[in-house]
Amino acid sequence: MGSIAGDDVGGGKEERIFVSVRVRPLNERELERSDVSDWECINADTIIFKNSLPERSMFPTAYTFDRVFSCESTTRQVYEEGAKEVGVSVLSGINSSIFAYGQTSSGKTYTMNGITEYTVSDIYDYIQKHQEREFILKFSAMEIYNEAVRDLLSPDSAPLRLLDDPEKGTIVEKLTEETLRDQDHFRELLSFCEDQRQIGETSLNEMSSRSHQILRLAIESSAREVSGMGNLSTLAATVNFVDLAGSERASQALTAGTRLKEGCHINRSLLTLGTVIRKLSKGRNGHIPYRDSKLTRILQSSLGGNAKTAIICTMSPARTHIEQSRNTLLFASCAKEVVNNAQVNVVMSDKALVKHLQRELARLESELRCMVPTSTSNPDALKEKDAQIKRWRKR
Ligand SMILES: Nc1ncnc2c1ncn2[C@@H]1O[C@H](COP(=O)(O)OP(=O)(O)OP(=O)(O)O)[C@@H](O)[C@H]1O
Repeated sequence: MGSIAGDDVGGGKEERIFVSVRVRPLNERELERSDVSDWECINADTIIFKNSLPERSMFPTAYTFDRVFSCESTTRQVYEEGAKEVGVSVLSGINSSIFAYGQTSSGKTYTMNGITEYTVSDIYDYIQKHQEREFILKFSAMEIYNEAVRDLLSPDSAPLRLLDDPEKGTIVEKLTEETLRDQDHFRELLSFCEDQRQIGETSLNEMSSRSHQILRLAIESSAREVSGMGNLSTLAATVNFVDLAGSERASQALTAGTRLKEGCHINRSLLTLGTVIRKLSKGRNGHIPYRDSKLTRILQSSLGGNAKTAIICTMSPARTHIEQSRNTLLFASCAKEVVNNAQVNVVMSDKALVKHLQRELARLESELRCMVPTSTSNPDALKEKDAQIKRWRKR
């Protein structure tokens, strides 16, 4: 997984966004109206439009991505082959993001719920097997609803401000960050977030999520035993699980009033995401309008920056959704051209440095003591050794 576009550049590795497409089965509603399934995954990486429609002859019939998943594929398979490598790279100090993109009711939440669970489970498995390292996991969650950022770990729905940090990039002010005790604690927090998330009813999906959701896990790890200068460092990285709101045009999923307002904002964020992806697909030259929406500001580093990124585009196979499916595939085609430059994020932890110096001091003290004769026959030598120890202590 992870098509390499070049070698190390500026300490990082140039790598394309890993793009996969997942087709869900026809749902009850589609079956009831005898909708036709138009798409077929002919192998592991190509999806074709299998029924010829004369009025559609100008559209491509075959699309190739890093991976395509038919309606028979399980979420476990989508995870293993389409997201795992990107997700667990956070353990090696590499920032990563996994997105689900697609029209409403195409399976974004269904897919992301599984992907999040499997990634976190693999992260905890890894931690279990690497007792020689100490891990600190911090969880935060936010949603972007009507272009306002809200903390999903807080019952307070006041919008949060975005700030620009010269080192960290865009940060969300006052976003709650919970230090995780274990995997059960993570599940508890997740269920709290689900309750907080805005849900509305549209004509396409009764439980449609009208907001973009970003779940974020920050992981820091350092060696428990500091045996040399080589392992003084702490690896620090973040993984984002991004469940986007439906990508359909406002007219299709919306009725009026509130829904319409939501739709305009949803489209503004997704429109900017589309523009950013389209511009980046042609190279990093020129102005990239990250600042035009909250979504692209918050996720800037995952779009052409210091991160590994996987995008799973979900779609319905039904003919009634052909327009949306084509739009999704067009988005996916642009996304696969985007190149990121992920780096291992190493920080020198003060704690590790102090620990190392203390050990070094203890070792030198004991070395010096061994050199001192047991009798006090030479008081001058003893004084000199004591002075040496004092000098070391002062360092
Ligand atoms: N691959 C799949 N296999 C079986 N059922 C699926 C699959 N994908 C989605 N579904 C079902 O389809 C319905 C809609 O899926 P989901 O809520 O994930 O869509 P969504 O893209 O997140 O929609 P929205 O943008 O409105 O939030 C759900 O009932 C879900 O269980």
